[in-house]
Amino acid sequence: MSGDGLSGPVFRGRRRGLMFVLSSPSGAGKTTLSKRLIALNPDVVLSISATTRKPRPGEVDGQDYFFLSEKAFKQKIEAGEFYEWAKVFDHYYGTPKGPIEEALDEGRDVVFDIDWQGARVLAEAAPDDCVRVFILPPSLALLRERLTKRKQDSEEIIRGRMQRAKDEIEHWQEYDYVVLNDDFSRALEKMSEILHAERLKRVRHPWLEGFVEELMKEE
Ligand SMILES: Nc1nc2c(ncn2[C@@H]2O[C@H](COP(=O)(O)OP(=O)(O)O)[C@@H](O)[C@H]2O)c(=O)[nH]1
Ligand SMILES: Nc1ncnc2c1ncn2[C@@H]1O[C@H](COP(=O)(O)OP(=O)(O)O)[C@@H](O)[C@H]1O
Repeated sequence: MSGDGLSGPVFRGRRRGLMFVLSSPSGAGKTTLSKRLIALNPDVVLSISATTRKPRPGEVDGQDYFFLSEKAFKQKIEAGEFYEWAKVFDHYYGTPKGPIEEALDEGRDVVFDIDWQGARVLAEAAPDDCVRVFILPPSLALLRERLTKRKQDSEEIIRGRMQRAKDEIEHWQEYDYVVLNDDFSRALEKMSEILHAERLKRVRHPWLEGFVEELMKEE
């Protein structure tokens, strides 16, 4: 994609793709928000993680996750195929490298729906490219209600997710932005605002250096 907002009639330069990293306790709404954000911005790519957890009803392999056996997952760790990986809720989750490097090289933005451990690794590996957003639920009672209403997990699994919610929330200060997902449309609007403002940051427009150099030679 080219330099949105910073492009003009004189020069239109390419910008770097950004890594839009979303974390939240399970059930706060990051999957729904990231899917809607991408529907509104078709040039944005979603990073599809690999996992050893079982697919939920309606989840599609290669679309929601790459569902792998533990053996296959460990082979990919050994082969260095993940940007980062972590154990969450007793299952392995990892971010495959290939498609992301391709997208970023093309200047496309990538959305990651990963936990605080993965967010930390990505931010350390690519501090200039990473934008971290933490999504908070309005209350833990509403978080539980959302997990129950989603009708995807057993009571036991919901209990485990609620137990881990505070561990995830404890990391909220490591994030650049915090979005409270109370009213869904408002939260989505805030996510779009963050994305669009971040796209305009000077560091994402390396072409500006040459442009300003030329500009200064005028007259
Ligand atoms: N580190 C890391 N975490 C991931 C990855 N994919 C998913 N997760 C996290 O694993 C947790 C569980 O995901 P999931 O089982 O789909 O449940 P969800 O919380 O309802 O989305 C969530 O906190 C996700 O953000 C990944 O590739 N890396
Ligand atoms: N602002 C909101 N108000 C009410 N329900 C919501 C809101 N945002 C998401 N949900 C619902 O809560 C449930 C959990 O959302 P989901 O995106 O699966 O969360 P996560 O990916 O963080 O686990 C889903 O059924 C979703 O439709």
